[in-house]
Amino acid sequence: MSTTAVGQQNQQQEQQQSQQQRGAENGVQLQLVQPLNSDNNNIQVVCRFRPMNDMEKTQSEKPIVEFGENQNCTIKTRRSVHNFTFDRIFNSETRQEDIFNVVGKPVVEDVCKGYNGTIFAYGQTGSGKTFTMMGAGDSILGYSEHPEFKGVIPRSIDYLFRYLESNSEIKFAVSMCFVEIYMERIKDLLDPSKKNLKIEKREPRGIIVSGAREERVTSAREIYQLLKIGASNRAIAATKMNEESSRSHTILIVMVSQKNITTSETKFGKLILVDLAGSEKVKKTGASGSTLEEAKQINKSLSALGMVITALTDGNSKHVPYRDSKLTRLLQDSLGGNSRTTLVINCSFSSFNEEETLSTLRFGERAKKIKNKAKVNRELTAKELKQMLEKAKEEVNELRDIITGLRNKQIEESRKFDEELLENSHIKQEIEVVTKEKEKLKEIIEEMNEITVKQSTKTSRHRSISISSSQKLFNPRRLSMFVSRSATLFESGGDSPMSACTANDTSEAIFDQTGSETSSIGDDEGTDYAELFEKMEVEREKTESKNKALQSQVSSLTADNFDIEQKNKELKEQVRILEEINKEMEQEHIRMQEELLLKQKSLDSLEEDLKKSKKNETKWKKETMELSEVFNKTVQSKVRESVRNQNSLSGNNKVVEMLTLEIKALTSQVSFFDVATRSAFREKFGTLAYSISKSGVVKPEEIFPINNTGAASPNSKERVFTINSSLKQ
Ligand SMILES: Nc1ncnc2c1ncn2[C@@H]1O[C@H](COP(=O)(O)OP(=O)(O)OP(=O)(O)O)[C@@H](O)[C@H]1O
Repeated sequence: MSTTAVGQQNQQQEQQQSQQQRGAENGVQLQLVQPLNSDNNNIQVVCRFRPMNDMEKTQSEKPIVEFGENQNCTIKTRRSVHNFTFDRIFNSETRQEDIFNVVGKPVVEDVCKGYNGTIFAYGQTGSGKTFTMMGAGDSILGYSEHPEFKGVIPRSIDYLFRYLESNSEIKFAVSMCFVEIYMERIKDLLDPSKKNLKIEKREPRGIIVSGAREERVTSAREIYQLLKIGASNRAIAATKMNEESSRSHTILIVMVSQKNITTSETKFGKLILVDLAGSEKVKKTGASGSTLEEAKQINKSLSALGMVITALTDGNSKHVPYRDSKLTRLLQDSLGGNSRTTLVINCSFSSFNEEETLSTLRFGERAKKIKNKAKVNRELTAKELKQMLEKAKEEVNELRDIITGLRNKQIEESRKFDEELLENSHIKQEIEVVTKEKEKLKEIIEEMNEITVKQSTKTSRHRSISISSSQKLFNPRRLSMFVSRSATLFESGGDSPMSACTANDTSEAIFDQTGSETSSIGDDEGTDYAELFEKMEVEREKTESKNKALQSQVSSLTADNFDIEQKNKELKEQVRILEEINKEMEQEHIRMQEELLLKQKSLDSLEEDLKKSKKNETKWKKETMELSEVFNKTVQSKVRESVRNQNSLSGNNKVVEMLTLEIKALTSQVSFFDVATRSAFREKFGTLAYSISKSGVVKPEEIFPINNTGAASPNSKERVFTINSSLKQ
């Protein structure tokens, strides 16, 4: 912003007026000046075109913008045509006042209702951001004082105080911080020794500049004085494009705390007003040396702003890179957070800047899609806190019951589990016993099998032998031979028919063999092997089926065990989570109790104050009454005196004037009283004023300019009557 003298301002005013005229001549209509819809949670984007500057005019540059009817415009560059629509589009003739009415007013009103509000201006260097935000003013002041050229910031400040003061129901406190982001460092413009401040999130205020000087202010004028101090600490440089280019992002933060005296509701609103540094093409601006370095840093933070907007609007990004620059971190609440935000994009009208204008308009188009989540920053009342505490207590109790239930369930389950384990161990023992029995049986079976195999071999051999022997023996011819030989041998003194047979015939040997084998079988006579074998088979099958049943029992028990263990684990986890929740709730409970205690304390102290003021009130009332008694007597005696002197009251201007002066003096004495006492006082003396007014010399309003006197009330009328009659006496 140039160091303007009033002369320059007048020149600009003239320029603006002639442009307005030309605009009208060209048929360019002023855009609607309806305030923006503040209930909309989308970021509101308005676009403002500045008139062509001297350089653009001397280079015979042409306008590239055509305005449509529905807040849209067409940009016709040398190569292409582009259409854009915004919430509002302002042409170069739009007045500063209209911009404020559309942009500033609704945001300021929102802040007074307890919302956070942000207005920030974006655009290429020299496009009119400072003109829009601060106005065309004195760079020594930092803002414009000229009524015509005042920007959004001074107008918002004026309006804020007007708005707050108009509401007698609220008590408010306003404070402000004024910082700039220069070369990625936050500098306190109210205390330039603080050059690298940090950004923090601290509830209920949200994002704040930690350590920045915060000044309490009670009027717009005080803010202006601080802005003046801040302006003298700002970083500004001349570039080819702008005589006084802002080389930093300037941020004014105004905080408004308010309390409704009727409802005790406490609210907090934060107004952030940002004049961004301009994006620039270093070639065009002719930046070099430190200005070039500044330009790089400016472009870097603006591209971080662009990245944040992309992340917020492309629908794919999970992460929004707010922390990539100081600017985006500071504007975190304003972009996609708890804020009602309006972006003003400033553009040039001329073909000289067509690329930059297109890029600015595209930036605005993307920002339009950002959705914020604005809410009223309200502090809870003691009553609400109490209710919340009660609710939290109930929840804690419910959770406690659940935990106790779960614990009991867990105890029950683990008892069951132990029982089952015990049962399992019995079964295991049984299984062991059965397994041992099985082993034994196996051994027996094997032994028996061996014997059976042996026996069956023998049996089969014996059978074959006996079959062949019997075949031999029972052959009638051989049998008769055998019998006769035996008899002969026996008769000749032989040993036996058997030996005779052995000696003479192979059949004897066979017979012997058969006989001995038969006798060896005869040793085991009485044993029924088949039966034994069958029994064993039955026994084995029984054991096997018992075994199988046991095994299936074991496997089902093992599965059950697993389930129980699993269940037990889950239960333990549930109990752990619930215990954690319980802990958190208990902590919350403690925190709320502490908060409640604090509230209670402040309520107690308020009550104490109230008691004191009531005491004082009674005292004052008494004093007032006494005073009024004395006063009444004096006045009455004076009036009587004048009546006695047979002067008509209406004719005695001097007496009335004197009385009036006395009443005024008394009224001013009681001006520090509270409302009730004052009105009691007025009612009392209003009567008198009424009677004086009857004289036609002085009107009651002149005596009691704030009130209509008590004359209108029946009470007062009665008293007037009394006084009048007492005067007549
Ligand atoms: N709408 C407008 N009507 C008349 N003059 C304007 C308008 N907008 C800007 N100007 C003038 O244009 C010049 C540059 O404007 P300004 O300093 O506001 O730009 P800027 O965007 O803040 O630039 P930078 O980013 O370099 O700080 C100033 O002299 C200003 O008075």
